[in-house]
Amino acid sequence: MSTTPADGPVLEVSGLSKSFGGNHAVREVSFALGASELLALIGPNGAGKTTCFNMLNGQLRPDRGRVVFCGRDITGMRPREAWRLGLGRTFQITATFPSMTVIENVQIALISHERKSYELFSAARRQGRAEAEALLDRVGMAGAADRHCAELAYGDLKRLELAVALANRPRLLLMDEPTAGMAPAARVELMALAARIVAEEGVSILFTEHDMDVVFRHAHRILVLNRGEIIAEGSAEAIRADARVREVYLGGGTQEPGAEEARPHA
Ligand SMILES: Nc1ncnc2c1ncn2[C@@H]1O[C@H](COP(=O)(O)OP(=O)(O)OP(=O)(O)O)[C@@H](O)[C@H]1O
Repeated sequence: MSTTPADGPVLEVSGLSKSFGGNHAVREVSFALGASELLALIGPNGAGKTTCFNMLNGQLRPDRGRVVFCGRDITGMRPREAWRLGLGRTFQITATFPSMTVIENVQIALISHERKSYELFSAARRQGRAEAEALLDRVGMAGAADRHCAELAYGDLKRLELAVALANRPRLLLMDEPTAGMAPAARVELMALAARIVAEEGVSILFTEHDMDVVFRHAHRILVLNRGEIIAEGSAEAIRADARVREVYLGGGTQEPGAEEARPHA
């Protein structure tokens, strides 16, 4: 795990802005994320969540603004370099090697973290086994170590993906709609696991999510984006009660976000 200056925020974002032609996808977004914090970034379709994530991990260069990670300015740094510093990301579509076993996927990630060559994989296979097993145990997948990824249920693939991301000893993990495509019970389970990892391993997580039950149940704090701007920030209670948030989600209705009708996505 990379080091953070004592007591400093893990992530500090200031004035982040991005336009596509005349479309202001993200405008003057500023926020900070502390150590061991589980922060949700929510907002309706097209609010700018993905654009924001893409600027945080270097996939997109901001027009303006700064991204400081563990005290270091990483604005415009390439994703691979940010990843090396401990800023990991998981995507909506799982990215594992289907022809390999569960444990081989984690071993590959460990080898990559240690900057060993893939050609050394067969030699490293034995060496990294114990560490990979420990990571699989962490995500409740120890019993599936030697199964092929192609055989796994979707929820198990998401757990494996988390183990792969943790192999890089991230300080911060960006999770892009981690529970998309999962059944409601599996969603809650996956985010409960993420919350445990945050609490027990000091990893911070910033996630986007359309399922308000998941957000309200697990996020320590919530940021609400609308049309590229942060319109509210606070606890689940504060966000539920926020008039602007209700207006955005419900067009001025009185129902709070989190009710079935409030979900911007089906
Ligand atoms: N590469 C791009 N080129 C042009 N416009 C883009 C591009 N990426 C995003 N946009 C636009 O920027 C705005 C923000 O999009 P973004 O994907 O960041 O929103 P989002 O909150 O992630 O939405 P969703 O919840 O649907 O994934 C939208 O109006 C979108 O059409």
